[in-house]
Amino acid sequence: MTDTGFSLDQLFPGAFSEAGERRVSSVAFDSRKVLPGAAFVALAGAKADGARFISDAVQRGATAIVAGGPRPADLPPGIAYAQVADPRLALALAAARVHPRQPGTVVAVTGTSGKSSVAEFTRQIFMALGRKAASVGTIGIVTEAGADYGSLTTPDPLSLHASLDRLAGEGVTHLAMEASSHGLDQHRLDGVRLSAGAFLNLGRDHLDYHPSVEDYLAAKLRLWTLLPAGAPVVINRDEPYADKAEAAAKAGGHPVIGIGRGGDRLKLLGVAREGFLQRLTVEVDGVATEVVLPMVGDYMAGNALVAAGLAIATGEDPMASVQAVAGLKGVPGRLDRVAEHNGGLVVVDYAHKPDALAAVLKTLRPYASGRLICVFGCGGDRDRGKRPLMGGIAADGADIAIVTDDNPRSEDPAAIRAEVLAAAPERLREIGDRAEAIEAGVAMLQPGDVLVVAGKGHESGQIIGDRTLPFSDHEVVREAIAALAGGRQG
Ligand SMILES: CC(=O)N[C@H]1[C@@H](OP(=O)(O)OP(=O)(O)OC[C@H]2O[C@@H](n3ccc(=O)[nH]c3=O)[C@H](O)[C@@H]2O)O[C@H](CO)[C@@H](O)[C@@H]1O[C@H](C)C(=O)N[C@@H](C)C(=O)N[C@H](CCC(=O)O)C(=O)O
Ligand SMILES: Nc1ncnc2c1ncn2[C@@H]1O[C@H](COP(=O)(O)OP(=O)(O)OP(=O)(O)O)[C@@H](O)[C@H]1O
Ligand SMILES: N[C@H](CCC[C@H](N)C(=O)O)C(=O)O
Ligand SMILES: [Mg+2]
Repeated sequence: MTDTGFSLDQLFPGAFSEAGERRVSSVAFDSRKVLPGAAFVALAGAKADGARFISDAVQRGATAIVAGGPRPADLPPGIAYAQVADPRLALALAAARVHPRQPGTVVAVTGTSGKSSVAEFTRQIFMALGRKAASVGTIGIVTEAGADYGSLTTPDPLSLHASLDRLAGEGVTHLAMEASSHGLDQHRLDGVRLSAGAFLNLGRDHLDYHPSVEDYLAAKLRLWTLLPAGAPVVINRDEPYADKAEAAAKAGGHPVIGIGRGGDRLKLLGVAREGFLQRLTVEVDGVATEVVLPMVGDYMAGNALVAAGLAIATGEDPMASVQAVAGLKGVPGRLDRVAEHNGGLVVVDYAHKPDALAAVLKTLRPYASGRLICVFGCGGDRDRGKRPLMGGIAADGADIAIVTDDNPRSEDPAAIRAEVLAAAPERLREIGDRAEAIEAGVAMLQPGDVLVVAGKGHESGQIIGDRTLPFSDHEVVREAIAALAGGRQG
C-alpha cells in the first residue's frame, strides 16, 4: 500500500470529526479506481450520483469516504466518513495537497474560442523569453519534448495536479493552461496557484450543460475568483462579453490589461495581410511597434496579443513579449494548411461551434480566388442548438457546404445531420461518411479554391457509439490527394 504521506485532516481539513489522524494511501473519485486504503470522494455527476458507488469503493478497500450527504446507515463502522458542502471543491484541494509541486508561474485562459491557441502561444512566448514552459489543454500537455494528448480540455483535478507536480519536478517554471467552463464549474482548477488569467470571448456552446448563457458566462468568470488578490487579468476588448468580463475583474480588484483595437497596454493599431503572414502594428504601453505574425486570421492576431498580454501580466518585458509573437508556430488543427491539390488549398480547422465556423470561413474567404468549400459536422451528445446555427453559417459563408459526421457518440448520425441540414436544405449537401465527404471536397478542388475541413482539428479518432475508431482529417486529406494523383497518372 502506498502512503500519500498525509492524514485525512491534512487532505480534508476540518471535514472528519473522528479518525482524522488516519493516513490514506490515495484519493479517488471513481470507485473503479479505488486502491486499498484510499479516501473515496463521491461526486454528484451529470450521469450518475457518486454516492451510489460508496459501497463499491468500500469493497475495493476504501477506508474513508467524503460525500455531500449524511453518512449511509449501512456503512461499516470502521470506515471514516465526512459530509462536506462541496465534494468537488474538497477533491480539488485534496488533489493539490497530494501533489504539492506546481510551476511557480501558472496562467489560465478562458473563453468560447481560442483557448488552445492562446495557451500554446503563451507557452511559446515564455520559451522565447528563456523560460522553461509547458501548456495544458485540448491538445494535451505540451512541453519542449512534444505533446502528450489527454481527452479533456481541463483535466480532472487528480490528473491535473499529478501533471503539475510532474512538470514542476522536470524543472518547468512557467505553465499556460486552458480553463473550460466545465472545468471551472466542476472546480477542476481549484487549488492551482494562478498568477494571472485571461478572457477571450463568449459565443454559443455547451448550452446542453449550462442552463443559460448567463450561467455559461458566470462559469467562465469563476476564473477571476481563483486568482489571488491583485493578480492581473488580460481581456481582448474587441470580443463579445469583454465588457462584462472586465467589470467582473475590476469588481474583484484585479488590474486589467486591455488588448485589441480597444486595448490600452497592447493596442492593435493595424493589421496588414501579406500572403499567409500578417504585419501587426501594436502600441505597447504607448510606444508603436511592428511585428509579423506568421499565420493567417484576424482573430489569431487577437489570440497572439492575449498571449503576449499574459506574459506581461507575469512580469515579462512588454516589448520583448510582443516581439516574440514573430516566432509563433500555429497550433495543430487550427487554420492548419495541410496540402495543396490541383491549384487549390486544403485547410484543417477545429471549428465545432457557430462563432468559430463563422470566423474561419470569414478568414479564409480572401484566400479563395475561386470557391470556398466547407466539409463540416456537429458532434453528438453536445449542445443541439449549435446544429442549425452551424448549418446556416456554412450555407452563407461557403460556396459549397457538405454536411458530414463529426463524433456522433451515442446519437444517430443521420439524425444529427438532419438537424444541421434543416437550416438550409437546398444549399447544403450531405455525405455522411466523413472520409467520403473529405474525398469529395478534395476532388472538387480547382485552381484558386480553398477547402476547409472543420470540426475535428488535431483529433486522431472518431467516436462512434462508445468506440473511438482511428481517424485523422489530416491523413484522409493526404490519402485523398494521393489517390487522385495516382488516378491521374494511371
Ligand atoms: C459532463 C461532464 O463534464 N462530465 C465530467 C464529469 O463527470 P461526472 O462527474 O458528471 O460523471 P458521472 O458519469 O455522472 O459520474 C458521477 C461520479 O460517479 C463516479 N463513478 C461512476 C461509475 C462508477 O462505477 N463508479 C463511480 O465512482 C464517477 O467517477 C463520477 O465521479 O467529471 C469527470 C471527471 O472530471 C469527467 O471525466 C467528465 O467528463 C466527460 C467525460 C466529458 O465528456 N466532459 C466534456 C463535456 C468536458 O468536460 N468538456 C470540457 C469542455 C471542452 C471545451 O469546449 O473546451 C473539457 O474541459 O474538456
Ligand atoms: N478568438 C477567436 N474567435 C473566434 N474563433 C476562434 C478564435 N480563436 C480560434 N477560433 C476558432 O475556434 C477553433 C478552436 O480554436 P481553439 O482550439 O484555439 O479554441 P478553444 O477555445 O480551445 O476550443 P475548445 O473549447 O474546443 O477547447 C479554431 O479552429 C478556430 O476555428
Ligand atoms: N471540447 C469539445 C470538443 C468538441 C469536438 C468536436 N469534434 C465534437 O466532437 O463535438 C467538447 O467536448 O465539446
Ligand atoms: Mg481548447
